[in-house]
Amino acid sequence: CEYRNGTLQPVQRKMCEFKMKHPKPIGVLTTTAGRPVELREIVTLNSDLLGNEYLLDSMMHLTHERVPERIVHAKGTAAFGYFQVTHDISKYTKADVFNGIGKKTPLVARFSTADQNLGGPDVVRELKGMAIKMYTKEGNLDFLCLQTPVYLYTDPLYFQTQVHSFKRNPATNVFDRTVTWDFLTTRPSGLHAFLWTQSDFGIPRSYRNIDGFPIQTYELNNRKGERYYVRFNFRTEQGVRNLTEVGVTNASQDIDYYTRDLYNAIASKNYPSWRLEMDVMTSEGIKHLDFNPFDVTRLWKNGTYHTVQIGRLTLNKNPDNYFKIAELSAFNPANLVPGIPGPPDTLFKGRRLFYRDTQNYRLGINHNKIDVNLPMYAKTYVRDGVPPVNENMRDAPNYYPNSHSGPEPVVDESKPWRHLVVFEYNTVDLAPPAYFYNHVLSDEGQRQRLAEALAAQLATVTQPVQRRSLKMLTLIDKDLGRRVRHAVKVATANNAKQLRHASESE
Ligand code: HEM
Repeated sequence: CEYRNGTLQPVQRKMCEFKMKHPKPIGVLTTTAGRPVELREIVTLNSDLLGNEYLLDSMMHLTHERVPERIVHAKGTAAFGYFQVTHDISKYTKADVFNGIGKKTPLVARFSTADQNLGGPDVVRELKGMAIKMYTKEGNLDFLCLQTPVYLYTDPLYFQTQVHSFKRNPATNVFDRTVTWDFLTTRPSGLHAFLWTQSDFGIPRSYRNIDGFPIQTYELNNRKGERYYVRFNFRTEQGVRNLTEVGVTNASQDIDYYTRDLYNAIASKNYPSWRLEMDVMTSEGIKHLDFNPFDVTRLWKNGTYHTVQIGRLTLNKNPDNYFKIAELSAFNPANLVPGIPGPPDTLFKGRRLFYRDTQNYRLGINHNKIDVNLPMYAKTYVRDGVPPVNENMRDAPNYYPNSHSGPEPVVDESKPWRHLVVFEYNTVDLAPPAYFYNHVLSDEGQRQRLAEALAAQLATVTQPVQRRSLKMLTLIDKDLGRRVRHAVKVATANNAKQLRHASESE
């Protein structure tokens, strides 16, 4: 194999590596039922096709190779690693995974773009996902993070509309920004998160260079039954870095830019890592705020919380099979552990329902029995269904309660008996996006690039939607409105010039 000359990236060496590990063929070729394949079966010309078991077996498997792609976050890549506790947070949560300095927990992570289909390009200005599944002693703990610390709306019903309006137009199968902006301006709570994605933060240098935010406010319980409310943040130790204009042009030549980067980094032992911290409020503290701390469309105000370090996440192993790990993984924010009952708001209640539902459709009712999703320990009364069923609990009782030694529930006396009920509202506050524009974006270059990115979209939408969008951006901030209005004029003139060129050259 030739790669030793140093010209191939790790991601390009896989076939050589296999050959080096196995200089001779790894065994006899068989059908899926295990029968050896005879040499004459590998050619079908001038033969009895239907009598060729190898042809039927391999072709009929190919035509069934795909499971449905994810409705969102379809294009992604995965890696294994571990989480290690660095600080004692037993004051806040009794969760075993976060207690005991030095404790290591294995995990799988999946990074994704949000709106692209399977096989779509990595370098697109949009949300990026960073989903983490920790295999803890108390069950799987999944964190589904985005690179933005805010989300688009608080009502789970809007998810259906948002997904449709951000993805392809059903008539043309082309992304249609009239639809996106029509939704954004009629449900403007989404504008804050949208500004994040249309700014430099929307095109990171790599998946290694993003922070990961589960965004939602989680309840935590300690051993005394006390409640705390926290926002978790995975902070990249590679630094938050975004692509410059030249970087974008170069990177977008490679459809798998982020996927390749992550694979190459891990294969070269340049292991990426993230610090996990949490912003904390007490159950008393949240009563005295002048904003809703469960509202995912806004950041917590400075001075209302304190930040606590938890540990460090490191990714140190590439999967040896993409489909088995990245495609078959099922991350669900409802996968929580004792001591982390999770977010109490309506958005989370919706998420509890719909991840499970889509994964039942995508992977089947036994998706938690697929290797990558298998918890360290599970004993249940559920049985059967579309495979895998694994041991299917063998001869254990399949009904509960029973007097025949089936698994029993635990008693947790420290579980709080009080529940917080979050009353929510539909009003929209434009102060958070204004704060983003004026304070999170730290220089004029960033503000101008945001304006140009928004204008590139708005130059392609219908006039009424464009007018409403410019009005809304001006309401957020006059300077933002002015800049985008000007950039739309420039972009529209450029688009018209290009159209003229195209028709002249026909
Ligand atoms: C704070 C808000 C949210 C965050 C941080 C978030 C994050 C994510 C991430 C990272 C993924 C990709 C998971 C993977 O790699 O497999 C994902 C997928 C998905 N999300 Fe969300 N999401 C949010 C809100 C919602 C809401 C409100 C809904 C619906 C009510 C929803 C439904 C879905 C669905 C259906 C998938 C596809 C899951 C699959 O096919 O396995 N998400 N989300």
